Amino acid sequence: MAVLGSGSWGTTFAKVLADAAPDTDVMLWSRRPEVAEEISVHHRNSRYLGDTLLPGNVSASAVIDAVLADSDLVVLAVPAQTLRAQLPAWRPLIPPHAVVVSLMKGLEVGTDARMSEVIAEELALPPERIAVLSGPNLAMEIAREEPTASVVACPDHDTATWIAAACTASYFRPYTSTDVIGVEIGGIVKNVIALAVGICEGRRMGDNTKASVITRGLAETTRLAVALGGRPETMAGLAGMGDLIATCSSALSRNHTAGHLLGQGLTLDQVTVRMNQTAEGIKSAQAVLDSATKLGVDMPITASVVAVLQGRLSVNDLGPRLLARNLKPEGDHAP
Ligand SMILES: NC(=O)c1ccc[n+]([C@@H]2O[C@H](COP(=O)([O-])OP(=O)(O)OC[C@H]3O[C@@H](n4cnc5c(N)ncnc54)[C@H](O)[C@@H]3O)[C@@H](O)[C@H]2O)c1
Ligand SMILES: O=P(O)(O)OC[C@H](O)CO
Repeated sequence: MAVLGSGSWGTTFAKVLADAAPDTDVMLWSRRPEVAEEISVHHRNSRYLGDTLLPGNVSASAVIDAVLADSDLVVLAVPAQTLRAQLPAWRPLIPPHAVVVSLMKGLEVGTDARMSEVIAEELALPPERIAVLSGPNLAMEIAREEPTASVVACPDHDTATWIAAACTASYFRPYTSTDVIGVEIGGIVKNVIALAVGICEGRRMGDNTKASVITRGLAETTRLAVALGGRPETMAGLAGMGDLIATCSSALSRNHTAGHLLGQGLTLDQVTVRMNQTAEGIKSAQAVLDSATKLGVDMPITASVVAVLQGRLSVNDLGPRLLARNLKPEGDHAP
């Protein structure tokens, strides 16, 4: 099994795969040789996972050919905006039978493409060989082996079931789904909503505000997912509501943290300097809004976050702007 990207989630997921199948070799690809060396020699990735000890069947290399050779499962865990540029070099090295799984929670800026779509376009794989995994999956908690559930989605149910079996560990329980669109959109938009919640907390607003933004955030996420062809029930599950709750509640979330810093008055440049890990919502917010605009879907929280990120809206005006909108029935599911 190959995991490309040895940041916090790629490394943690390699541990999950290795714990699920102790007799199987799991190889990580690292951009930086020193990270690969630390993983292979010391069984640690200290920059991302502190003193977490990785299983003995996890190793790493900065040489992509060695990592992809003979792999049955190829897991992708690099920042979403960097994926497309890397796939052409990987394409000829991916074994013809291998299944590719995306762990990424971003939408491509400029194309509004989901990561499974980028993979299909650049690797020319059929849908039954592309899957996504998403859910309330804060890497550090999983690295500490705290019980966690997730969702593996693939149009082919048998493939989803095979991947789920491959990543079932004593502390990690994947469910299966065929709703790739819903599972991906849940993971992408919750990052934008977590930015909004973080901003409110940074402005010292309390739990009523937080619950209101989370709940209405789920409503606008569901509108977009359904307009794109996803299923509303997916949004009520782990990849929708579950991930939204985890990300909007946790101090471990990079998106939540970035929002908090913006709410405290830091500029986006200052926040970017402080973040040493990927907060996908910062870039994906614009792509989410572009996608919604094309489909005629109203996403007021996302639009407000984009306005804050672009410096067109002050964090003080975000709440008043959302509350000044026209009144409507709560269950109004019109786009
Ligand atoms: N960390 C989590 O808790 C978590 C959980 C679920 C999903 N995700 C998603 O997984 C994806 C990866 O996130 P992460 O948390 O592992 O990020 P990270 O910031 O911890 O690590 C990113 C990794 O990608 C590498 N990288 C950065 N720029 C690159 C480039 N241009 N080319 C190649 N590699 C590059 C980095 O060196 C690093 O190894 C994101 O889409 C994120 O939303 C993260
Ligand atoms: O740290 P974040 O904000 O990227 O969130 C991590 C995971 O996606 C939570 O499920």
